[in-house]
Amino acid sequence: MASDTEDDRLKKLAQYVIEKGPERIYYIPDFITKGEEEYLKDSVYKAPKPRWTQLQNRRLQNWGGVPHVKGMIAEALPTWLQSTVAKISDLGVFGDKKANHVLVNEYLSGQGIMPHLDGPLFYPTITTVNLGSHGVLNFYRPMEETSQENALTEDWAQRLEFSLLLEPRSLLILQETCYHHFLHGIEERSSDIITDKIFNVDQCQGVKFNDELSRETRISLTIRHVPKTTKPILRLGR
Ligand SMILES: O=C(O)CCC(=O)C(=O)O
Ligand SMILES: [Fe+2]
Repeated sequence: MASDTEDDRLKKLAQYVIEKGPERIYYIPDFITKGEEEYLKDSVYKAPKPRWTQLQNRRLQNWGGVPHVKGMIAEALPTWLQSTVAKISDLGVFGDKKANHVLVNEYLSGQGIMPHLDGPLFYPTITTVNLGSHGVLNFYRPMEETSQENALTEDWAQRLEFSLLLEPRSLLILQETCYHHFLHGIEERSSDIITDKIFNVDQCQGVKFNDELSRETRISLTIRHVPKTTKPILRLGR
């Protein structure tokens, strides 16, 4: 709740820490209801077509403005995102700030995202709401920790440190080492096998080792805070 002190908020979150992983991972199953999930999915697909950007292996919608080194020209988030975003901000995971940016990613079965870091334009907390299908997020060691030989071949499998299973309606929160150090990505596969590399299996419903989960269309909402914002410059009289 918004009136909680920072201490209260951290205590509430503490029950969701994934202790097995590096600092700092919180995984909250069923963060939203099935009704909220349907509403968010419907709203994503109701957005005007030009809102979509088609990439090679996924498509996305950007809400809140375009993050930029010189500052993001902030735009109000659409109404349909506001209560979910407020619920996440109220967890206190952006310090005393609120999330002001949402990236919607749609992955068809077989699609994914290359390993990457989210970089310096965001407050170093990533929160992700999962809709529609499970996903498996992989975490990779950065280049300098791998041998020269591996670095040259860019062998992602060699650099895999651990993974997380993201169930529909769950919320994932990444901070600290998981924000700054390990790269994250999603493999382009149409199914995932539950192995001991998945560190949050105990927190997931009805899955056991060696299960194979087939992927359907997954939508993720990556909800973050962009600290640097600017107002649009009005050029009057031109
Ligand atoms: O879809 C996801 O869970 C990951 C998205 C992501 O890493 C990003 O948008 O930066
Ligand atoms: Fe990312």
